[in-house]
Amino acid sequence: MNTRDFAAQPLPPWRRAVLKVGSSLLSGDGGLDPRHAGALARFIEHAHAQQRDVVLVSSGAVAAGRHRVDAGGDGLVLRQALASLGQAALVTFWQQLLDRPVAQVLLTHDDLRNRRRYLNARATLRELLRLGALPVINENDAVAVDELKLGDNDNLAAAVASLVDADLLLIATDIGGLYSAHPRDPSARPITRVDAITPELLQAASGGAGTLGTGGMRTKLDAAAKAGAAGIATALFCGRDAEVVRALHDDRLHGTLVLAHGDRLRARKQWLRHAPSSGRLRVDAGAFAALHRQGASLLPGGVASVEGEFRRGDVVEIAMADAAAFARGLAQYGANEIRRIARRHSNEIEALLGFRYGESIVHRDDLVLLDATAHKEILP
Ligand SMILES: Nc1ncnc2c1ncn2[C@@H]1O[C@H](COP(=O)(O)OP(=O)(O)O)[C@@H](O)[C@H]1O
Ligand SMILES: N[C@@H](CCC(=O)OP(=O)(O)O)C(=O)O
Repeated sequence: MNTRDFAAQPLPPWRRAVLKVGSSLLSGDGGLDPRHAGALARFIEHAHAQQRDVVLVSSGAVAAGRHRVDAGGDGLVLRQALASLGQAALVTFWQQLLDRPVAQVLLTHDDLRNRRRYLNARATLRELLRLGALPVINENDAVAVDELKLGDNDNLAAAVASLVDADLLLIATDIGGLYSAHPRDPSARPITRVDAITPELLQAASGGAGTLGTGGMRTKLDAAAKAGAAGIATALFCGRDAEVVRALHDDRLHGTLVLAHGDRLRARKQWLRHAPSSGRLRVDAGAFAALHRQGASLLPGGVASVEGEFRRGDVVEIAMADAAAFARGLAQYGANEIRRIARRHSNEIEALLGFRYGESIVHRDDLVLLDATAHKEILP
């Protein structure tokens, strides 16, 4: 099989991507090997130079750990110990290839399922990007077993892509892309574009991983399906071929493009529109106008009162006094916290609460307007 089996096609337009790099690309005979990672690091730097954000999901901790101790076998606890032994080396490895500061973030499935931790992880990642750092994410293998575990970094990368509002998921692996059958089967043909992930495709991808990888193509397709449902396209390509990686600088993909279902923002806003709400924020006319006219975030100063009991991360309705809701969004603070900071300036939050998650009560990325026209008459 040859990576040039996959004819070039344009990548969809993107501003923020999650790049997932599999173990197979990073490990060599003597531990972590920069042979392929160097080209990927240059791609990341090129993206930064174009004002694009990249979040890296890197496997390789277990492979790196294996070279530090003399341990055979593959039990779960051993893998957890090896991941712990290798994780620091993995982050150092990326730091040596990149100019900008790298930041380690270890996540489990449980962190992403728990509303508050999900929001905290999202805020940290946003802040790291704002600071110009490169987040390097891996599963927190030392604590993640069974139901806590995402299981493979392909799925972790898809979850992170939603978490950071990426518009593209890039999966670098050791093969040119998706084939119509396991690549050892001589009838296997390259598939350059996937519009829908069918049972036949999943079957074709179920033939198992390479020697170092965890999930094979199957978990990459599962991840692409998850990303696609959140409106994020996935590109699978061979990270061993420097020319293939170089082509990405010009937004050309030699590999498999899995299309998204609909638009990322629309998918998210659609969810916000229909998710059950736990309370209501009554806002003043100034906040109403800011949300409508400028697409602003809702700040504490514009909140007049709070109805119901809800926690940070819950969906709330936003309404003017005595009127129906005109917007919905994710609350950055719990109901009781908002009661204490309502009508106050954002820079007083810390003094009033003793902590601060950010200046907004509802961030504009987490906000959907319901029907702008119905409220024209109450604009100030
Ligand atoms: N239909 C298929 N098309 C391409 N690769 C496949 C397919 N089915 C199974 N594979 C296997 O999946 C491997 C890539 O997955 P994996 O080894 O888990 O890599 P990584 O470490 O990058 O996650 C390929 O090397 C190949 O052996
Ligand atoms: N967390 C593990 C990686 C697990 C994993 O999914 O590996 P891979 O299939 O190579 O992406 C590690 O760092 O070794």
